[in-house]
This record gives sequence, structure tokens and C-alpha cells, in this order.
Amino acid sequence: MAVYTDVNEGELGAFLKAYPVGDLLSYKGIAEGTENSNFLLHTTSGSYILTLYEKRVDKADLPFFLGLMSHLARKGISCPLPVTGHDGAVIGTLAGRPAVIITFLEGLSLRRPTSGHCGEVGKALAALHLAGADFPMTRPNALAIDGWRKLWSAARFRADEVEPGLAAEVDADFADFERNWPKGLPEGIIHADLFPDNVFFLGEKLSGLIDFYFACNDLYAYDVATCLNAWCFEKDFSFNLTKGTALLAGYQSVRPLSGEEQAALPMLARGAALRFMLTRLYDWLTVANGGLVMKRDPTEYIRRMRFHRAIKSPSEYGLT
Ligand SMILES: Nc1ncnc2c1ncn2[C@@H]1O[C@H](COP(=O)(O)OP(=O)(O)OP(=O)(O)O)[C@@H](O)[C@H]1O
Ligand SMILES: N[C@@H](CCO)C(=O)O
Repeated sequence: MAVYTDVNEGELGAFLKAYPVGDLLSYKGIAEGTENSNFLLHTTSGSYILTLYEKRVDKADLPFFLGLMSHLARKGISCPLPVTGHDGAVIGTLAGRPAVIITFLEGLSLRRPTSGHCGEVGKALAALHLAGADFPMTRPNALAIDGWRKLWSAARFRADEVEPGLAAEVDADFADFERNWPKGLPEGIIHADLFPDNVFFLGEKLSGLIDFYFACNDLYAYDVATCLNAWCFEKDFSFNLTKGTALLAGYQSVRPLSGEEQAALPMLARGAALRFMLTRLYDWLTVANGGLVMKRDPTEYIRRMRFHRAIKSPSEYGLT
């Protein structure tokens, strides 16, 4: 569920008067999502999404996230555009929470993407990287190695409950990352969470990217590695080479990867798999059932970590 804070019609109607969105016709809470409370609004001028930011989003980061969405939307990336209020401010307060209205994107996220969809995602990711290159704000990646280490130190002592031997396995990964994590690769704004639930399609055509709340500055190829993890594995944890080939070809048709970026893919993909394993493991072990965060299975990403560890050449991802 993703309506943690309820909003009544009177306070919402009053809140909307500060924005050029017309009058409220109807609204409803959106069940999808896990981090924030989201509502679909219908007004006399169209449809919008209202987001109330909950505890896990650092309020100090909101100008970065919202400024980035505005920047990308202005540069032709299909992503939500935050609506500016009559007083020039984007962020308001509703029900005691920071609140923002963004434009509604048409489309559906896919449970079973095809290789055609993977190709579209690759292209959109590269276009996002190019469009973000002149965004003036920066945000360090809070979930880079230091952030992983914090999660690991909180979860390590119970890791073997989830999978026997996991503590030793991940300790060895950390030692490897300290020595071999790629340095000096092209970097800039990355989405950092471009999973299928954050990409909308209308048929075969990609219609929008959402959820920029992990966006940050980091290696472009790390974002590619995150997408390989999120889009190109099947339910049985096998890597789908056709999807990998399509995603990488789509990306490279817009922004070719350098030789160094290609060579680094196995290490980056291992790191990306560890990052999602760790956030999932942390939630799995610390968040009570029925709590605010929907728990996702960390073992799906243990399987991916093992797959990437066994890779001998980046061509195994489908680089052509
Ligand atoms: N601009 C938009 N247009 C249409 N629907 C949207 C838009 N933004 C969000 N949604 C809908 O709201 C849902 C939740 O949004 P979002 O993924 O941003 O939430 P979240 O709480 O940050 O979740 P999580 O981080 O777990 O993915 C989406 O799955 C989608 O259905
Ligand atoms: N995409 C993340 C969750 C929310 O960002 C995951 O699947 O673990």
C-alpha cells in the first residue's frame, strides 16, 4: 500500500488553489509504490499525481529530484513535470507533509517485458544520461559502496538466516570491490532505479519514466548495469541474452559505451546486484510485516550476484 497519509477533500481543495491546475473533480489513493503517498487527481484542467513525501525521502534532496524532473522534461525526456505554484514554489505542505503535484503520464508498467521493450529502455536510459549532462545540481549516490557498507553492517549478523553462507559470500565481495571497483569512467546524472515498475509503455512504445527519488551522480555504466539486472533476468534467474543484447544495443544506439565501460560491466553488474540485495535484505530483516515498506525478496538478487561473479567476458551480456 502506498497511502500512508490520508488527505480530506476540503484540505486538498484548499491546497490546489495555490497551483494552476483548475478545480478538483475527484481524487483517489494509488496502491502501487512503497516509499511515498501518491494520489491520482482529476481536475477541470486534466489529471495529475499528488505526492506526499514520507520519512524515507530526505527533504533536503527534494529540490534536486524535482529540479531534475523539470530539467529532463524540458529537454524532451518523457517524465513527470512538477507543477509550479502561483507563488513560484513547487513544494507545498499538505497534511503536515511536503507535497508536490506532478503531471500525469499515460501508459502501463510491464510485468513481462519483451526484448523489444528492453531495447526501448536502453535508448531511454541513454537519452536520460545525455539530457542530464547539463543539469547544474549534483547529489552524491547515497547507495554507493559506503552506503552499502552501512546496510551490510546492520544486516550482516542475520544474513545467514536468509541464506546460509551469505555473510562470508558478501564479505568477500566487499573485499573485491575495495580493490577492483572501476574508477575514472564517464559519470553524470543517473536514474539509479530504472526497474520495470518505473517505466510506462503504450503498446511497444515507451511512454514515460517515473520515480526519480534515487537519482544521483554516478557512473553511467552503473545505471546500465542496474537495468541489465532489473530487465534481463527471467523468473528462474537465468539471464536472457536476447534481452541483454537488445537493451545494450538500444543504449549504444544513443550513447556508445567506451571500451573501459564495456570491460567494467561485470563488476558494475555485481555491484548493482549487491546494492538491491542489500536494501532488500535490510528491509527483510528490520521492517515488521504489515509495516510501511513492501518487502521484496533479497534472494532474487543473491542469484544475480552469483551469475555476474561467474561472467568471464562482457560479451556474455550481449555486447555486439
Ligand atoms: N507521473 C505519473 N503519471 C502516472 N502515474 C504515476 C506517476 N507517478 C506515479 N504514478 C503512479 O504511482 C505509483 C507510485 O509511484 P512511485 O513509483 O513514484 O512511488 P514510490 O512510492 O516512490 O514507489 P517506489 O519507490 O517503491 O517505486 C506508480 O506505480 C504509478 O502507478
Ligand atoms: N527497485 C527496488 C525497490 C524500490 O526502489 C527493488 O526492486 O528492490
